[in-house]
Amino acid sequence: MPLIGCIADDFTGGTDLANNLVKSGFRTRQVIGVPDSESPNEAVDAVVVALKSRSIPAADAVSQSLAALEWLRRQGCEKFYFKYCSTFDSTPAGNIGPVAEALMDALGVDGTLFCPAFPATGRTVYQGHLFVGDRLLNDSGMEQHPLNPMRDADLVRWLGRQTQAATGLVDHACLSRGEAATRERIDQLIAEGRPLIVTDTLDDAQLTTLARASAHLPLVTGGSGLALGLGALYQPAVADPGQLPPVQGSAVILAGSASRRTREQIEHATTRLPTYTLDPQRLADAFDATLDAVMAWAAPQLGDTPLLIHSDTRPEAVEAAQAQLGVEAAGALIERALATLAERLLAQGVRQWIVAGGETSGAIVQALGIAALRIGPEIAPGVPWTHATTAEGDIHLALKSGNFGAPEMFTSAWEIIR
Ligand SMILES: Nc1ncnc2c1ncn2[C@@H]1O[C@H](COP(=O)(O)OP(=O)(O)O)[C@@H](O)[C@H]1O
Ligand SMILES: O=C(O)[C@@H](O)C(=O)COP(=O)(O)O
Repeated sequence: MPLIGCIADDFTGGTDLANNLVKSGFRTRQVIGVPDSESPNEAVDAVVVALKSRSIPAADAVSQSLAALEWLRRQGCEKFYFKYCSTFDSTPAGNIGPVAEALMDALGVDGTLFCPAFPATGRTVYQGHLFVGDRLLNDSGMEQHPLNPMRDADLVRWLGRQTQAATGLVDHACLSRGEAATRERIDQLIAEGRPLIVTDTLDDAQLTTLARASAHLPLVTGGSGLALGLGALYQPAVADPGQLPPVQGSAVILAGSASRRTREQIEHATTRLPTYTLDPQRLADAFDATLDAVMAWAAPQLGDTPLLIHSDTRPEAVEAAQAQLGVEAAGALIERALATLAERLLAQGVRQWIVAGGETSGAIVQALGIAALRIGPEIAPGVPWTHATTAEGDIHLALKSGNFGAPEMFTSAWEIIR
């Protein structure tokens, strides 16, 4: 079995992928950013390098991803997996297409798959169109995403706008004919000069078909779902996430995600947990004073009952902040606010964390100075509890992708680690 090297374009995506790899039996190590040194000598089957490269300029995403690839090759990886969002978060400028093409060039491969599907969370692909539950992607709430509004569910067309090379599709009818027919179709598309192959997927069985049919490709790309198929392909020795080492300390939820599901989770938690809503306008006018006010509110309440601190992500609030500050600056301001609060809360003894949103998680994990994550028990498909070490001590941390988890997750997740 080859050692699998994975590059995730955000940190929630990294834990999502690591979680599915562990579920599939792979002993998995997740590192944050490209490490300065080589991996410790421990027996693993898969390594995930989590980057924050989803919403940065395409050229930077390419160079970070190539650096991750080189590091993974030095660790002995032979099969590679580029992980992006199951809702294909990107813009016409990238970064999914440019990064995939650069990885293909660096590996000298002539074709790869694009498989964002994750049926357990309702992400399926039919005739190249991405669905979230029963809605097309462009009608799922993702069309209002603050950084990468997804306004086209046709992935063949969307990916085609990001890349030089031609795109193709392995459709549902082909997949239903099984592994050999699917492999033949993949090879035929590559031979025809259509190396960027979007795949339909309706269920987990088709993820297995895809994993088997693409076993000969050194590089695959997708959401985390395909990792479930890789388990059936390689049948690794069983990895048991087991219980994480216990950690004592107070609990906080930090949410910068503007996703529809996170808004539902906030709504559910607001009536049950002490809650603070960050106003982007106030942050723009008086950043330090606003954070001081949040800390003055939080400090006396820290304890076993989690506190919820979240950005105001009602569509009208996002629109107003972006109109005042610009799209990138508004996002960066809120990320900086939550990251600074995380540092201050860590110093006050917070040791149990849920963070919602991929970009938000990137900012917070970097602020907490975390180098690696150990994957623990699953809260919901795509969301594991993890264990990490910071300069202040060990913590439990769940990085929650925007649209993952049940509406009551912010109040129910804690039972799993306590
Ligand atoms: N009110 C707001 N106005 C503008 N941007 C916001 C607002 N609230 C949050 N954001 C930004 O939106 C982005 C959300 O992305 P992310 O954290 O990946 O979560 P998700 O993808 O689930 O929405 C972050 O950059 C965050 O700082
Ligand atoms: O694949 C997924 O959906 C997630 O792993 C993911 O990347 C989600 O990103 P955010 O919604 O930005 O948290």
